[in-house]
Amino acid sequence: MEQFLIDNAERYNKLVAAFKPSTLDSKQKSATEAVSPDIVVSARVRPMLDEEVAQGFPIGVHIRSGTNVVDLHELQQPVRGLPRLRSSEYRVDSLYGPEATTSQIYDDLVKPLVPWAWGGGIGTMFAYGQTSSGKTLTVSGLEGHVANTLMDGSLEGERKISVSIIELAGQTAYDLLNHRKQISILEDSFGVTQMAGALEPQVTDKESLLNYIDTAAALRRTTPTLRNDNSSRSHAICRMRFENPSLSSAQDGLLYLIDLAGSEAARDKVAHDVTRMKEAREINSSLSVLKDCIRGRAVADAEAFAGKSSKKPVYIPFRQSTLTKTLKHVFDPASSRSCKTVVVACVNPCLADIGATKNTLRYAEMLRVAVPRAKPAEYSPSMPATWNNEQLRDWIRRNSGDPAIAADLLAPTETGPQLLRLPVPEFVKRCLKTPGVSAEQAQAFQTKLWKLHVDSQRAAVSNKSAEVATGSQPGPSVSPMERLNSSADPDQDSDAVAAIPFKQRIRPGMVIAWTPPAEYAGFAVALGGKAYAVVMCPAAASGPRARDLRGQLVVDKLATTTEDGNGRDSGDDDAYLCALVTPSVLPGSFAVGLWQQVVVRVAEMEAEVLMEWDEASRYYYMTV
Ligand SMILES: Nc1ncnc2c1ncn2[C@@H]1O[C@H](COP(=O)(O)OP(=O)(O)OP(=O)(O)O)[C@@H](O)[C@H]1O
Repeated sequence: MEQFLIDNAERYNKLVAAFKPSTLDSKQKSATEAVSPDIVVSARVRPMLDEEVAQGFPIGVHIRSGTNVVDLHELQQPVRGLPRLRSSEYRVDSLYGPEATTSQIYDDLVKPLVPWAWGGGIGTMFAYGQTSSGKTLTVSGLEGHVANTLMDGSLEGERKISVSIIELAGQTAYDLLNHRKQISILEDSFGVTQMAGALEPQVTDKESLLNYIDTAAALRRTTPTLRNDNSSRSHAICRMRFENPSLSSAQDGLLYLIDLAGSEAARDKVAHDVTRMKEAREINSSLSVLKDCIRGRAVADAEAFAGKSSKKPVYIPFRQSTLTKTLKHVFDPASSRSCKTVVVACVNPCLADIGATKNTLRYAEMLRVAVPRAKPAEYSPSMPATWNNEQLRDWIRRNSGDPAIAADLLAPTETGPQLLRLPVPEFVKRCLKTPGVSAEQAQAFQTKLWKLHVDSQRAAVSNKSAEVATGSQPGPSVSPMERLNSSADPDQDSDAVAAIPFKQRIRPGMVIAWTPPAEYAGFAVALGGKAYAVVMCPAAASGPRARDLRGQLVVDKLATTTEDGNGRDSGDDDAYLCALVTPSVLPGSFAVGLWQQVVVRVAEMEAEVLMEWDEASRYYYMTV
């Protein structure tokens, strides 16, 4: 076959030069539909290698200039007559030819993922393609650019950066930062996937980050194939984790750069022994599950984006391969993490490999998911998923507490669905731009928006949305029972109460923010230096047997309080027995530790914090 291609190269090139693409066909029409905004599928066609040119193979992959369409031309030998051209076309979201640089691809596709992950989202880049198509070259170049951006001081705020790099070969995982030590991919009791046993060093400068990346690349398992002497026969996952120290209740941002194992070119298979054939089968099967997962998540996101709530949840088979199990929170729609994904399909342009190239581009096309052409959802004041930018801003102005959060700063252009997808740290960061807004208020407001969204989705499922949608105010008015689910002052509606400083109206059930003194620092989980506690009773009323969580008698503590001579307005009246309120499993949720009691002096109290009980999740959430 290869000889046939070389012998007919001249005729092939003439036929390609005479090729005229058909005018607007069905594929082009479908391409005019909006595709999922959170996944970009691109293709990079590498140059012909010297040996491919030297052997006389023609180029089989042709980019249609000024479009994102690529034409593949195969040469076929009919039973009678001269060889004929068989052409097929593929469309992606962005296309890079042999002259494109990795730096250009980085700027267009991967650079936007960095601030996204830095802000608390999940950014993932996959390089996919057949053996020797340029995946490793692309990913290693992109890793270098990411290291630059992370360390050049252009990203706002402080983050602790940790890196882990692992390799997946078949069902087995190895730590590339620890001499290929075998590790386990496990789901913990909260359903979170852990790379158990993998090292995750913290990095503070570009050089050490690049050193880790180089160490891992050198350890990557390599076995020669006919196509590429350094062919990678495993998936390599580089994960960078960004922890925001000033918002420790928020989930960490994650950036994944994934160099997938090469999907085998058919003509290599002749040289395979049984082990290599098994390896190739495993790789192809994990790539197939990966495709189903990427597509599944894109379908789920596209439906959510279009304001469609599907009755049948999209099935995403992430447990079917170690690769997708490792990336569970990228695919699991139940994880509620905001994800952006970029796929770079790497393409070998040589006519001899056109069969595998066709598979690569077909795979890429299948990852493109059109947003369903649903009628624009009808506006409902109780359904954030139906709000346009103006309606969203209006809601922010009326519901964000005191001081009101500046809608222009929080949602300059976003619609309701877009703001819902914003990672929590980014949401909070935008809120804090309004003078006088505290981190608690911002966090509570984010929770309020999400709670409204979740409630509206539940109501939609049980066909109750129509009743709610008729009012002009967001949601029904608060019933006396609902009022009991909130820690707010029972007289909260009276203007007189709002005017009284919280320290002068302390009562059992009030939740306060306080900076724990050294003696409690080990027990109270402080968020940005502050902890929360719910007031139970004046410490003096707790009786002679009450002890705090350190085992100290409260009466003894009160005696020390009065004697401290710190110039505070000390005395029995200014200390309260409180129970700790600590962050819990679900993002933004809190639990009350009734047995974790602390004595909090009024002088240490900083603010009243409003909390609400959510029956469905059985946790408390901050509110405004
Ligand atoms: N854009 C490019 N420009 C120049 N050379 C390239 C380009 N992309 C790839 N190459 C060359 O092609 C060869 C194969 O590239 P690479 O090792 O990155 O492929 P791969 O897809 O990772 O292969 P495998 O899956 O077998 O590991 C290398 O010699 C590389 O230098």
